[in-house]
Amino acid sequence: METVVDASTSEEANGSAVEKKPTVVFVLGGPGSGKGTQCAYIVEHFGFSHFSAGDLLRAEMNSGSENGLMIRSMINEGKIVPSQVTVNLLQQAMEESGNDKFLIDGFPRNEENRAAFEADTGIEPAFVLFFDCPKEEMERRILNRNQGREDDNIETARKRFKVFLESSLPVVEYYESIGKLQKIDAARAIEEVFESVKTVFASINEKED
Ligand SMILES: Nc1ncnc2c1ncn2[C@@H]1O[C@H](COP(=O)(O)OP(=O)(O)O)[C@@H](O)[C@H]1O
Ligand SMILES: O=c1ccn([C@@H]2O[C@H](COP(=O)(O)OP(=O)(O)O)[C@@H](O)[C@H]2O)c(=O)[nH]1
Ligand SMILES: [Mg+2]
Repeated sequence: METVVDASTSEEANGSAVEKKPTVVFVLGGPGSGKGTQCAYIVEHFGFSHFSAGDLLRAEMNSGSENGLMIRSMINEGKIVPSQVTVNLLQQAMEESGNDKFLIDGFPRNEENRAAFEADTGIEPAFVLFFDCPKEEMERRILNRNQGREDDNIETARKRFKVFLESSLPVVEYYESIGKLQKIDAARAIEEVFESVKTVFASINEKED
């Protein structure tokens, strides 16, 4: 018994039991800027697993969990759900995926989200994609989205834009200040936006090779 314990301890001490941290790319941008649309293309071309924080929260809300009602009221007011709830859902999704390359879409939405993810997972993003889009265009896209989302109405959309400007843009600016931001003009056709996205991922792959 003792020898088994000793063996595992020495394995950790010489580093062989230490796992490599996964690669995480945060995908940010205002509501309707095209995050989900572009992530689907990135998955096809670059082998990432895609987790939309909003989709995970909506699934949790519909699962009948004890947080369901709280999540629904936050989403319908365009407010940001407490970090611990979202970080737990993201961590669980990453663990269950079996992958080690993740696109995390629509998160972190504020400084508290950012700090909580880093503290709980120990992961910092490799880089951050930011889809830059004028408000009028985002509004048009949201009102035409037709996915039956309760928050895709003009009143909630305006609240979401306000939260984006006040709470999420500072996170974008933080990543810009540390040189991790990849800003993309999202006010173009889907295929044109993806051409720019591809360039970013291709240049990162080259650096890793
Ligand atoms: N470049 C684009 N041009 C026009 N419509 C777009 C573009 N990208 C996405 N859309 C559409 O706009 C809506 C919002 O896109 P989505 O990817 O869900 O954005 P987000 O996840 O940032 O809210 C969807 O109906 C989508 O089909
Ligand atoms: O990390 C997150 C992501 C989403 N949301 C909530 O979920 C809503 C919808 O987010 P989603 O990313 O799906 O919207 P999108 O930006 O794609 O329109 C937001 O307005 C917030 O209320 C949140 O609280 N924390
Ligand atoms: Mg989305």
